[in-house]
Amino acid sequence: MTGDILVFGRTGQVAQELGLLAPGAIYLGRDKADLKDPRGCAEQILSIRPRAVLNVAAYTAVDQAEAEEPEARIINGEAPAAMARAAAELDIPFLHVSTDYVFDGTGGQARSEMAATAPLGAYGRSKLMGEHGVENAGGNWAVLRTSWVFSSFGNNFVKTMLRLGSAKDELGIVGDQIGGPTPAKDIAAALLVMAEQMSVDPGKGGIYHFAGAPDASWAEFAQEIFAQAKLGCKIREIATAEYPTPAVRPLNSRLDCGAIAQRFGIRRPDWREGLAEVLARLEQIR
Ligand SMILES: NC(=O)C1=CN([C@@H]2O[C@H](COP(=O)(O)OP(=O)(O)OC[C@H]3O[C@@H](n4cnc5c(N)ncnc54)[C@H](OP(=O)(O)O)[C@@H]3O)[C@@H](O)[C@H]2O)C=CC1
Ligand SMILES: Cc1cn([C@H]2C[C@H](O)[C@@H](COP(=O)(O)OP(=O)(O)O[C@H]3O[C@@H](C)C(=O)[C@@H](O)[C@H]3O)O2)c(=O)[nH]c1=O
Ligand SMILES: [Mg+2]
Repeated sequence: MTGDILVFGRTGQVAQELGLLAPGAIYLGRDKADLKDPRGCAEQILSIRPRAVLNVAAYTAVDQAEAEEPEARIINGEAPAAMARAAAELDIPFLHVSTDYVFDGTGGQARSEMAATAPLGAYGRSKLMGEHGVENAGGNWAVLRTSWVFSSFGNNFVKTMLRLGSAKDELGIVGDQIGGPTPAKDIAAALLVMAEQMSVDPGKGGIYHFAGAPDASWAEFAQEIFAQAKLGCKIREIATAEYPTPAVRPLNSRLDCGAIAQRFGIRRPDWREGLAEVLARLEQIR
């Protein structure tokens, strides 16, 4: 795609991966576009008049959201809705990122984009509000639902495991929550491909699922992190009930990623390869 892409987010995991893949895009951090001010975000779009808008900024502190739901709803709900309306006004593609936490995680099958949503916590509710706001804005929009994002940037499960795994001999990790760990780099790449195709064919938008493969439990994810990082820390597989947290998390986060493969030719990446890349990068900067 020629011309400027406008990205909301500069410091997050996906934003920083976008920065590496699309260094020519315009990145607005909190200083230039605070999502607590949805109208200000919309005004940025209307004054910059980019070719496409990607929103990868969000309130992502799952447990903290339980105590700050009103703030999470403005950032994850109202801001993307206002951005989507501005993009619709300019008739440009608007791409937004959402989460497996919009589902309640019952059952054992992978969910399609049409499956009923029923978030278990404040973060998931705020992200679902954002999905509805984007959809209701009309125009040329897409929502990419992903899960369990990791990278060498920011905070994520991989970095938590590296920190705890080198300090402890044993860790209890939940084995009954299953999902697709997803490298932030692959999300960034998917968004760029989608934006390009959507600007040529505006009929391609909608909600799409995208996660790394194979599906795994957090305990299996941790096992692979320790194996690749050569950490001797032992993993004790525990049940969700043994690891109480303020926010309830879905047990079954499996996402059926067939539609994005069919429509955009974007396939589930093997997260174990993405993990190797992330560990190599972290090794370099250490
Ligand atoms: N992380 C995950 O596991 C998953 C994430 N997602 C979704 O993917 C998207 C990208 O997530 P990820 O890259 O991991 O996010 P991060 O948690 O790494 O980063 C969040 C980003 O949002 C910014 N932000 C937060 N509040 C505001 C605000 N009020 N105004 C402006 N910017 C703000 C942060 O800025 P600052 O540095 O200034 O705080 C930061 O750049 C989000 O929509 C998220 O909901 C979906 C599934 C899983
Ligand atoms: C640190 C730790 C976590 N856990 C569990 C808690 C939880 O169920 C799981 C993952 O913990 P985290 O806090 O990293 O996960 P969490 O922040 O809930 O991750 C989620 O973030 C949001 C933004 C999303 O959109 C989701 O897709 C998902 O990635 O691991 C253990 O069992 N043992 C431990 O020592
Ligand atoms: Mg977290």
